[in-house]
Amino acid sequence: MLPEGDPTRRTEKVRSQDPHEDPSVTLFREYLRLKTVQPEPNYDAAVQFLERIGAELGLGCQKVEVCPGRVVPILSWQGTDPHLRSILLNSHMDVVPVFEEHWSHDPFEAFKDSQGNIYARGAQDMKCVSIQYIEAIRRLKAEGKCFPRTVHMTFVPDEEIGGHMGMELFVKRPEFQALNVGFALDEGLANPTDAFTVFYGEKCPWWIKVKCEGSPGHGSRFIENTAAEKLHRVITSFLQFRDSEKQRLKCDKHLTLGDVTCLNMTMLSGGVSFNVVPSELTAAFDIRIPPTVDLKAFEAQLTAWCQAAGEGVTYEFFQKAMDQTVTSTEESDPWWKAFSGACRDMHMMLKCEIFPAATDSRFIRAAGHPALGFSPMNRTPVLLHDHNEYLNERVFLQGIEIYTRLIPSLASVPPLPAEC
Ligand SMILES: CSCC[C@H](NC(C)=O)C(=O)O
Ligand SMILES: [Zn+2]
Ligand SMILES: [Zn+2]
Repeated sequence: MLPEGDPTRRTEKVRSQDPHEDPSVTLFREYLRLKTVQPEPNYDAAVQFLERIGAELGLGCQKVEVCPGRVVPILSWQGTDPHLRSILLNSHMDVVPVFEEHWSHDPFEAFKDSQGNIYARGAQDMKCVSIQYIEAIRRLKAEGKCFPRTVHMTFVPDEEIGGHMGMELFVKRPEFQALNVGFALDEGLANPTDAFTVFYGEKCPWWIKVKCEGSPGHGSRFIENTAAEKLHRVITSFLQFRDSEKQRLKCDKHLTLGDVTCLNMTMLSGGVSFNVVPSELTAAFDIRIPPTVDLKAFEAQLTAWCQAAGEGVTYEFFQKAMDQTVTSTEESDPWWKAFSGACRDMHMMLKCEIFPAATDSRFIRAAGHPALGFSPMNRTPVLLHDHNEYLNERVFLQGIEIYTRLIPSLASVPPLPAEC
């Protein structure tokens, strides 16, 4: 029996499942079976699991309750120069709900087929990354390695519902300040080609409801100035803009979804009866704006479209991200140099993009820390939030190898001028 704290020691429960399976894969499948599924995630199970691993690896372990029932476990590997800024490896514990009838296997069984594809909710988004961080650190520790900078792994709740009771609160806590973060990694997306996608920024999500007020009356008459006529104008302006952005993306092969403004009408409401012309109708829009767009000018455009639709057309924000910080991908940047240099040494092809949706990286960047979104899954279809989400075990294991090179490189970035 190996002693407690020895990084090669694994619990009996994990080891006994399949003697032919790589133990890292077995651990991944164990984590996938924990039902941290929204809207009622079993975070206790995940926190216990992560604490157990922290103890196995001899890592420092703390828990920060950011609000009732929302705990962030932090596993820390102290560097040889703990005064230097640290490396933050972040992942979220929760996963999105499933439509079980559309799955070929139970999404919480982590079934592995004959080709090594592991089917489970969270296989790509993003329990793979959590275990890859852990297993890379396990291997580095087992080899007796240590690095100047401290490495922290944080496992946050509620990313899938916007992070408002997770990372958004956590970055404001003194415990987060005490981590003294220099650089962070968080989630990215799979890439179906040989390349790996790296996200250096995100679009700003704007969620707005446009309310159109108009004259009511009997449904059999030509009422003047109706809410529906105004809503029609609003929808036409918004969707014409949508179409132009869609065309711009289609016509320029250098552009990705992260480079254009995406807009969708996602909800419609109003009306009480077939024969009553309503005095109010509402449309909700999900708008995602790239960091290169002037937000003030864009809002002025929205206002103009609403004004042009007629009297009594107003809008209200339900989400309005304003931080357009991007992380440097210049060779002169020490963090990017360390990240891209390690990737180059592994002959990895990188594609740098703007993330088309919103992740917890936006809170990390807004708090002033450089962050890259990176989930090391190439030759893999993008299946996050989809039915039959899976990850191949060889791709999963390759991701551990990648982190075993990335972590040393990042945790060995020489002291920056501000740190001397
Ligand atoms: C704006 S809070 C919601 C966050 C969610 N994130 C993802 C990755 O789907 C989204 O972009 O809709
Ligand atoms: Zn995610
Ligand atoms: Zn997600």
